[in-house]
Amino acid sequence: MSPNICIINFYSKTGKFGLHQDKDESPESLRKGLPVVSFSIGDSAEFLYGDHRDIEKADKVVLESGDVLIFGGKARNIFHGVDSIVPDTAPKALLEETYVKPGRLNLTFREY
Ligand SMILES: O=C(O)CCC(=O)C(=O)O
Ligand SMILES: [Fe+2]
Repeated sequence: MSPNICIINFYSKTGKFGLHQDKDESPESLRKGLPVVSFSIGDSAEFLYGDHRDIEKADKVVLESGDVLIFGGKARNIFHGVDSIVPDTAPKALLEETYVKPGRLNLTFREY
């Protein structure tokens, strides 16, 4: 794939993102299952994912700073979202050596 979009989300310690599917890319990109490549920086996040828009049925994984999550192919249409941010879990060096604000940054690369 050749990513030509980067969406950047910033989450404060109370940030959330409801369950959704990423469907704004072109029909061809979606049909091919070209992946969303997601980088997490800063505080950890409780990330939900599943086959339904139902928080009760969703699985949860903690995404830590430096984690890269890729969802493509059959997984491209999963419902996903951020349930909560785990405050004060960012690596100390990140806060001390960069100007990044406390919280979480998520960068997703996609091909339109
Ligand atoms: O912050 C995340 O890990 C998910 C972001 C997301 O789902 C999106 O930008 O569409
Ligand atoms: Fe998304």
